[in-house]
Amino acid sequence: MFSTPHLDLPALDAAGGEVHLPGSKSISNRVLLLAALSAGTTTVHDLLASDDTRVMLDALRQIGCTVDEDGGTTVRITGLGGGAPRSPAQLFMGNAGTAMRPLTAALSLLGGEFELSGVPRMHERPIGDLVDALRQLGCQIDYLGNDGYPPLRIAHGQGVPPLALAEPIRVRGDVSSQFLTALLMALPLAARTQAIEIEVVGELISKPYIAITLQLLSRFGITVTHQDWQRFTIPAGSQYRSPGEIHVEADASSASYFIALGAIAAGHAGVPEGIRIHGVGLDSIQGDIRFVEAARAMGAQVTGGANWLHIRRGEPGQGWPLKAIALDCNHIPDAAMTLAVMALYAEGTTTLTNIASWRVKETDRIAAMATELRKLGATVEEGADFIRVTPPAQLADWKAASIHTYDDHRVAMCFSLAAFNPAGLPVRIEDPKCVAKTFPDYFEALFSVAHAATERIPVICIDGPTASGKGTVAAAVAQRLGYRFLDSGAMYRITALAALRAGLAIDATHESRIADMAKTLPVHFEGGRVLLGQDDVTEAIRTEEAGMNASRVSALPAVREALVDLQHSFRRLPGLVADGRDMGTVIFPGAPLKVYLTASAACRAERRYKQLISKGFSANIADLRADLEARDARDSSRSVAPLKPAQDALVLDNSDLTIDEAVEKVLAWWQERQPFAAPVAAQG
Ligand SMILES: Nc1ncnc2c1ncn2[C@@H]1O[C@H](COP(=O)(O)OP(=O)(O)OP(=O)(O)O)[C@@H](O)[C@H]1O
Ligand SMILES: Nc1ccn([C@@H]2O[C@H](COP(=O)(O)O)[C@@H](O)[C@H]2O)c(=O)n1
Repeated sequence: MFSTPHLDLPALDAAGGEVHLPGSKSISNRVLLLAALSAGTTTVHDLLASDDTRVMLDALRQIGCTVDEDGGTTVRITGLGGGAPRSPAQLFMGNAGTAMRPLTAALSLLGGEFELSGVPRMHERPIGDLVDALRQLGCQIDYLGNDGYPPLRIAHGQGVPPLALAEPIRVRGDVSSQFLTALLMALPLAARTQAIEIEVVGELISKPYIAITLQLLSRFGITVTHQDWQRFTIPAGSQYRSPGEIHVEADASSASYFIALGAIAAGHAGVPEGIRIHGVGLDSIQGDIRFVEAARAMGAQVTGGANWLHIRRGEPGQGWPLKAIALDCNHIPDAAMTLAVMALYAEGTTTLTNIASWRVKETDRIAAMATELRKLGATVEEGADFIRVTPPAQLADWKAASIHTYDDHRVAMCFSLAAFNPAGLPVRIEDPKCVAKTFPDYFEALFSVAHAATERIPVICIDGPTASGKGTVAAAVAQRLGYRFLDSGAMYRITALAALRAGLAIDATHESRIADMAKTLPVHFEGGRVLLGQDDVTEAIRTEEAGMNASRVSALPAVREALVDLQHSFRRLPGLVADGRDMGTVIFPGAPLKVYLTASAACRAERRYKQLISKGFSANIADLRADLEARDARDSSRSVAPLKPAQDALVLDNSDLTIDEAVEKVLAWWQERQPFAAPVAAQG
């Protein structure tokens, strides 16, 4: 997951390949609660690992369920099975509506004292209609903040009060379908001896989510019938029964980003045509699978099976550019946000209606989408329950935008698609970690299939003499930007080590054999460790002797040539920070930022001394200084790629700077080169 303050996406121009999507959030949290209400143990496979499922799992543990996690996507829940939950308990629900609403209803019918709260935005998301329905039944629920909103307290410390079940329980269905889902999952607990009726007041929105609820209830032994989605009957004798094992489908809403990607991105040589999605397909029980119909209407070519989809962009004039649509999106409220971004690639104006529920989601999504689409240059009209998007009229009208994401995972994910803009502009996604709510590795998945022209993938080069702090500063800059990191010196250190282990002296007579070896080095970088074949050489290549050997091997022109492709292969999305001696002069001469990092020899010798001592090596400052000056002299005087600042490099003498100051300086130089305004503090 990218936990950087922002993630800059270079202009993307093509895509192709396969993605495996994480489990559906809606199904995951429903299954967890149903397993918790059942007797026995349920093994849940392919569970979504995200913020929203985390709060649900934590809450279930707190109320007394046994939750065994395998560290992957399988979780075993041993449910309460009619027993009383552990109480009192204070439950934190984050911003997970799929946890807050159903748990409020279920805990009300289980008995006990509970306080349920969440993040500030959760306290702005309505729950009054559900609480009204539960109070109608006789439940004692108090608001702890504003009436109608969390946080709230369920005050059933003396047990569940007698419930008024004779009359149908009335609940509004036109604000959020989660209220009805919550009642449907909780009321079987009270339907042992009598049937219970629920009557929906107002037009039920998001019926597909109710369909998921009914499907999952039936997997746990409860068959709910309904009349025209307005009146629901939970039969007498209802009792939750664990299915033993259950698999969670991949998330159809998450699929929408990759369906859209397939619809807007051209193919490119060397990768399979189109995007293939695994884990969810045309037989999905999730309503958002109908996003496929909308994407097809806009021009996407979609084929699929039970649990897979394949999407291709239409031919020019036949699906590409996309066609503008007018669509009632009541059936796909979450995935419809993706349509608003697809509209940027359509001819004409796209109108999405019946989306009032967007206003009470993670953020006011209609306002958020309108604001951010306008930043890109689109013309947007918004109303209480609709949005109308007209793309920028011509190339010059597109703008490089820094997208504010409002702590809303879907805003972040759907706006990543704006990086395919025809103007070739980068897009900044602020607070990219908000995708953790449903798809923590979304950007990794995107980068695994998206393509950018090599020259568009940014590279920051940090060259300089020995022990100037290049590696330290480069690694920190890479981390702050979410970029990859190339320690090119390690390549020479490994080559020298491999040569010596093969019995080859490091000199011109062995140049071509060492170069051949360098071309096929079995080197792997794994979580900070460096492996040469099966051998962990992380420590072995870090000694002063290894540095000196690297300096010798690096003076051999054929060896340098042999390592070029390997170094170039690090230039991958979303960007690269490379440290070495010739990053800016030879390997990435077109890099948009080149820094020559230096410090006085005395200062560098002292730093290296402290570095070695802290690792338990014995060292002597005078010897170290002599060695590093000898190394610098050899590196600067060799015939090929000598150490020197690139002509367009910015020189930074960090003798009197802290590491943080040096990092900030490089980041400031980088920011100056970006088309986005400097980041501002996050807003609501
Ligand atoms: N202001 C500073 N900037 C960077 N590094 C510093 C600074 N102050 C102290 N150091 C320390 O200097 C030591 C050498 O840094 P580093 O290994 O990053 O240098 P390098 O230039 O990559 O060296 P080499 O050329 O051997 O790869 C590290 O222990 C680092 O923490
Ligand atoms: N781009 C580079 C990087 C390194 N070298 C040589 O390798 C030696 C070790 O490098 P460290 O950065 O790990 O200390 C270095 O002294 C150089 O001789 C290089 O030539 N080009």
